[in-house]
Amino acid sequence: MSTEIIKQNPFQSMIDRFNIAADILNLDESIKQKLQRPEKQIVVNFSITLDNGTEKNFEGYRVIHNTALGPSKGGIRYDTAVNLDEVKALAAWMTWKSAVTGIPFGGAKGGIICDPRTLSKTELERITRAYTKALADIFGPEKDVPAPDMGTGPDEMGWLMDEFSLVHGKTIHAVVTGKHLHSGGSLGRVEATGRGVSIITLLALEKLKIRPAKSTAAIQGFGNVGLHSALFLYEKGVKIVAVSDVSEAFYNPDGINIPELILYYNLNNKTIKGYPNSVAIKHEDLLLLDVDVLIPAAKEDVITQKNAKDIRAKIIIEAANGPVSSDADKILHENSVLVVPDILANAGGVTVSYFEWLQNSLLESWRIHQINKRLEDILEKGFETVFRVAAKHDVTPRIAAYIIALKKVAETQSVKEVALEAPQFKQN
Ligand SMILES: NC(=O)C1=CN([C@@H]2O[C@H](COP(=O)(O)OP(=O)(O)OC[C@H]3O[C@@H](n4cnc5c(N)ncnc54)[C@H](O)[C@@H]3O)[C@@H](O)[C@H]2O)C=CC1
Ligand SMILES: O=C(O)CCC(=O)C(=O)O
Repeated sequence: MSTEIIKQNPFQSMIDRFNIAADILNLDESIKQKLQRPEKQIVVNFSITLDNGTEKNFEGYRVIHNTALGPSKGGIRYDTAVNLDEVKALAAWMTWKSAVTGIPFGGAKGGIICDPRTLSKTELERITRAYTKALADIFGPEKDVPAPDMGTGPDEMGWLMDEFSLVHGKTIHAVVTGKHLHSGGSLGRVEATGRGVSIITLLALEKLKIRPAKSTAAIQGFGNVGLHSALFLYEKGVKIVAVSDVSEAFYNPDGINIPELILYYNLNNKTIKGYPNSVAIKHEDLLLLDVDVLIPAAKEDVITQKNAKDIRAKIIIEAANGPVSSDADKILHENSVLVVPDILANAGGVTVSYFEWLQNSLLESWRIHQINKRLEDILEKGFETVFRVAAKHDVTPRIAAYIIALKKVAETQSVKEVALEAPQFKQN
């Protein structure tokens, strides 16, 4: 019999945590059912002409999980592993993330099954425009507002904004966030998720009374989130001893010079492969290093029942969405590993996306220090609230974050439903 543990479904991980928090809140069964399921799941198929002249079909998704707190918000992922269950989980996490941080948005997520590394820029543009056209009735500044996620960035968001504007016959900046500045983007959005991760990491270190300048960290993933998390923590004196991307993982006990690594990455087609000043290690071993902070910043389910017992980090900051599966939660808790959950730890991105959406809607342009200060205030407040609720209910920070989010969304959803059911009186 195989001893291989089956990879946990990220949607199931979301539901497992949801159920624990819902039971503590004593949530009504009907509202529980409603909040577990997405409001809408859309599958689109479209084809584009590749650069070599052939036609290729692509499948894409957009899942709107919940809109009780506001227009749905969430990134679009380009990856070969994209599937509906993954997008459903990511969409629900967006709902809880906005609720925990007090951002007036609901949750959504999208994705296209493709490998962006093998597609040219013009092919990516055609894919993005075709996907946008197929979803032109779903997106909208007051309806559903996409943003970047794995495999996408300001280019894709700019094309989406342009295509949506073409369909609607006018320029509509606020339909998407994470755009280039010249397309109506906000200062600070590119680095916002990593900045948020660093703010949360420093707060977690403080909780365990570890001085940043005496601490060590390992970071999995060196894309938008991993790179900026590494840079900001390096600037605060944290010694980053290991980093990885999909091509390579490496270790340097004396600490990696992150600005130098970023220079190397930019000169080498956005990969860290072959960086000289360190020792190559196995990808999976990065997660098991004896460090103060482990920052998974790549993808879901990298810490599971299989390796959780071997984790030696004191703190895990979930920079990625869903890097720890629910079957690993108990093991980590029993081993006193402090896990700061994704729906708080990586909320810096959606927070500055909210600022971008506000600036677009108000035709304003904010200064960077104003943006960073507001971001810091929101995340500090989120962190304090999560840890206060965790202490009150004697639960992990993750379950505390779910309690806060579910309570807020359930209350708003219930009020809306009562209003819908109320008899309509005719006015004279
Ligand atoms: N971009 C954003 O603003 C936000 C992203 N996130 C989450 O953060 C995570 C990363 O997203 P981005 O940085 O935007 O994506 P990205 O596409 O910019 O970077 C992903 C990185 O992960 C690496 N990677 C992939 N598989 C790996 C593996 N097996 N081992 C090691 N590294 C691996 C890639 O090589 C790349 O360096 C995702 O879970 C995403 O949902 C969360 C909040 C906001
Ligand atoms: O910036 C946003 O609106 C959403 C970013 C995102 O997809 C996420 O937080 O997972």
